Amino acid sequence: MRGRNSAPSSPGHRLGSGCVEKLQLLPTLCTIFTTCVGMSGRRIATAPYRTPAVSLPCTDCQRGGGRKAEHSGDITAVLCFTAGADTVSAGKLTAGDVTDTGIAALRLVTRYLPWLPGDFGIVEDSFNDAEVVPLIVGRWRELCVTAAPATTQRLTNEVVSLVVIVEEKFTLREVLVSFKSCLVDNDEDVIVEHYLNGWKGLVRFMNSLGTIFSFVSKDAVNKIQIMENYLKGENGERYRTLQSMVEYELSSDLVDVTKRGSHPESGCRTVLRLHRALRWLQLFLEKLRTSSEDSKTSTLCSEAYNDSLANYHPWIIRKTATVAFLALPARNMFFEVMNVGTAEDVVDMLGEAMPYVSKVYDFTQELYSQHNLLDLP
Ligand SMILES: CCCCCCCCCCCCC/C=C/[C@@H](O)[C@H](COP(=O)(O)O)NC(=O)CCCCCCCCCCCCCCC
Repeated sequence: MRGRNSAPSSPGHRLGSGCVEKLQLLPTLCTIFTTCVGMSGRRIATAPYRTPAVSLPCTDCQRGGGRKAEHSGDITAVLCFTAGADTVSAGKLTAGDVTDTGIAALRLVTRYLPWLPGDFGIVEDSFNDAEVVPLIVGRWRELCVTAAPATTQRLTNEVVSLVVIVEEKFTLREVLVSFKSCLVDNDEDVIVEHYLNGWKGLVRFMNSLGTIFSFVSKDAVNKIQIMENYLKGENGERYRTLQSMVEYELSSDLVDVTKRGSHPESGCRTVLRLHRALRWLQLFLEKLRTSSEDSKTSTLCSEAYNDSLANYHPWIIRKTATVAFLALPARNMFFEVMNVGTAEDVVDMLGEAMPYVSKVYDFTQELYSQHNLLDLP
């Protein structure tokens, strides 16, 4: 992380669900425009109100600034730089520019939105032809700042509009259903980017259960990162789907097949680890779905683990995992954290989402089996 902000997280500032905040900042003129559009009707920023400048609709939600607003966690902030005389074209942008943008964004956020809960900092800068994405992410309640398309932005001293969208509280439904978007070509292939998004959501959910699972989330995040680096790399197109990744890595001799050697972090072996964990998830969710009110989540989790992932883990990891499971909240509390609704709603949601998770699992299993990749070291 580049910048950090330890904004105090006061419960009094917890944000209502579905609340939409728009904050317009004109730094050069020292004018601040704020508009709060909240379902809760609660004003959460204190800057003077003025009609907001036009911001580009997000292609995903139509609710705010940049093209690639990521709606993870509770909060999405979209930083838009409106067009100015010195509009910088995407071609001229450098990583440094992007970083500066991100830092500027962070400063604005820290200054004007001190109520944002959590620690956050700039963790990722990237851009392609169309957009700059300085991403500011916090823990659990995430803050993503996405710039408007580069062709319409100036990076310094211009009108900056910051649109903060307070998302509905994180819900596991979206995460699980996101596995649906992985599947393409009549369920005959899986898009890696969407697959990773599903995992990111799961990790976020796990993090909300407490730091006891941080050893698990660190490993998962590390593997997600490895795959994201491939996607961003010069052969990124080869990693677009699982099928194309397998074909590419095998044909280019990029996979250590019998023991770890020159390619210890191939895409194939990295996805295999996540794939095995997906089996655990599948079993666990199915147990949760069919469990009775008095079932213990720790037992369900442990059983699912023993029937899947544990077979690939050494003794010390198995023991650590088993102890960590004991810290899982009781079933009703666990359902609450999922934020899906009543217990019946959770069961319905699982019934709806599970087939997608299963399809992704089955496809990957078949693909790996065809290429003898199920035992990659
Ligand atoms: C809800 C509780 C979450 C409990 C998580 C259960 C899974 C327990 C897995 C324990 C993994 C321990 C960490 C270390 C793993 C690595 O040694 C091992 C091998 O990697 P290597 O070959 O590179 O060395 N890595 C792995 O097997 C990959 C593990 C990835 C685990 C991802 C788990 C994400 C869990 C998401 C939870 C979401 C729960 C949603 C339920 C409603």
